Amino acid sequence: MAKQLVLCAVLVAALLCSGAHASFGRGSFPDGFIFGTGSASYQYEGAYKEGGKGPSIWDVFSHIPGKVRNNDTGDVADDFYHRFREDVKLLKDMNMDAFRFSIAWTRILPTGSLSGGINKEGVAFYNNLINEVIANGLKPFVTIFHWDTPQALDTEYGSFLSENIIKDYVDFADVCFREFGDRVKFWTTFNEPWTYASQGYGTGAHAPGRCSPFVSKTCAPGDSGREPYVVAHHILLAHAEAVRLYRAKYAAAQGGQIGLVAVSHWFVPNRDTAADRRAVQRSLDFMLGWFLDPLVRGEYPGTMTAYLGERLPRFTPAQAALVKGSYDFLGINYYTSYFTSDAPPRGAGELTYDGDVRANTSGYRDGVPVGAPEFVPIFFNSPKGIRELLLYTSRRYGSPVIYVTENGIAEENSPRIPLGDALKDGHRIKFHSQHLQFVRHAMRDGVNVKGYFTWTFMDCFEWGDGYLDRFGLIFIGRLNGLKRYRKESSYWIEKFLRK
Ligand SMILES: N=C(Cc1ccccc1)N[C@@H]1O[C@H](CO[C@@H]2OC[C@@H](O)[C@H](O)[C@H]2O)[C@@H](O)[C@H](O)[C@H]1O
Repeated sequence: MAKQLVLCAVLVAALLCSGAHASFGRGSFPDGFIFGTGSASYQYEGAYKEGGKGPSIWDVFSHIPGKVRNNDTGDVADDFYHRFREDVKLLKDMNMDAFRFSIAWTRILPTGSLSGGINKEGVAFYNNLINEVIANGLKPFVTIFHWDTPQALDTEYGSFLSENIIKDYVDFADVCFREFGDRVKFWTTFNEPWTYASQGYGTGAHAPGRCSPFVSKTCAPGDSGREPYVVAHHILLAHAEAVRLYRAKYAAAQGGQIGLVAVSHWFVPNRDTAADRRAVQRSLDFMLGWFLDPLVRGEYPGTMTAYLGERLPRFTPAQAALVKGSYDFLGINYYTSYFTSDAPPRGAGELTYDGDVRANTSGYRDGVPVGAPEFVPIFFNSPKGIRELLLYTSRRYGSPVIYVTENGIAEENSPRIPLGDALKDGHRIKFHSQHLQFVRHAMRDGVNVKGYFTWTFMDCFEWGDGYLDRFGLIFIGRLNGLKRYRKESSYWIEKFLRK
């Protein structure tokens, strides 16, 4: 009898942990909690030269041989530009509350500047998309900038390396607020400035592909120890000026909210030593605090200012006052956790953003992974990490309203995998269910989470990985006309979200 009771308890526990139990669903979250899924212009739209659109740095970068796996590009991507009506219907079928998408700067301002003219076809495309989203009962959740910087601005003055970008970005945001703000009530200014600055100017793995010559000979010559900080500083100033504009000119009439999307991993000390705990704090400061400390406190983290000296730009008192409080909510993107250990500083001649953190990260400790290894080799499936990150963010930054704006897992895109097998994504069902359970746990701990967006809606262009990774709830048949197929997870989430 006792054995049977134990067995029963174990089975119930396993079921609850798997998240597969029927009772866990929308009703497990407060009324009004927003469930959605996300996308981004360069990764989805295609039509890279259509509708009056000007070139972005990703249009140029992806065409440089060797920059993207398989030399894939976003020229066509998922052809969302032409198929968005069909695609929005899929969102409705999945019972989604919201759809997160970004606006291609060069569809609106083809030369990047207002002086180059507003492209009416681009405005019309996003008006049609927003209207289709709303007509299908969903909320548009709009990212103004998701890495596709106008090439013309990069050519003219180095784009985000110059403070000139602030005016051009704010002019772009002004057009967006004016043209779309009557229907868009959730705005985020920038997606993951950490990724844009560190990968675009530190490692050079992302557009515009700049780095120090000692980092890589294939980068555009830059300075991995200085340029990431200059770019991030200009992003923060552009963000704050756009928020000031929105609040002064639009918020009262339109009633929307505005924030910024930050990405962070969760970091666990490799050894329980003061040195490794300090390395964890530096890792969080250099990845998340780089942006949230200025937004919440009006200054960069002390671990950054103390170490970087004149390499880190400083806010004037007026700029600090402008940046501080420049958000109504925070978007948090989470993918993975790492074990983290102390590392010595790099020599004077080999300074990089990555080296400045003085931390070694690994998915393994003594051969044991921090979470189940995923198809994407740099990601480890650690659902408890999302709760830890949300608790940390809430406690350090004064219990802000948080939306989990990206969270997801990928499988391989390969012609060797039969379509039927490719649609069986039980790993994605388990991933999202378990992460949602830990989001709910964080909420019960007092974290003010108001929504959760899966990454991603449909398999899409995955930056340096090209089309190798499939993160979508919807499968894209890249070998048969980009046909859309619902994966099992799309049926799971439809049921999970049923009211
Ligand atoms: N990928 C990131 C941030 C990042 C970048 C490099 C290394 C680690 C983490 N952020 C979000 O992840 C999503 C998944 O990103 C993939 O992550 C694994 C990489 O190997 C792959 O190249 C990237 O596209 C992107 O599609 C979104 O546009 C972006 O907002």
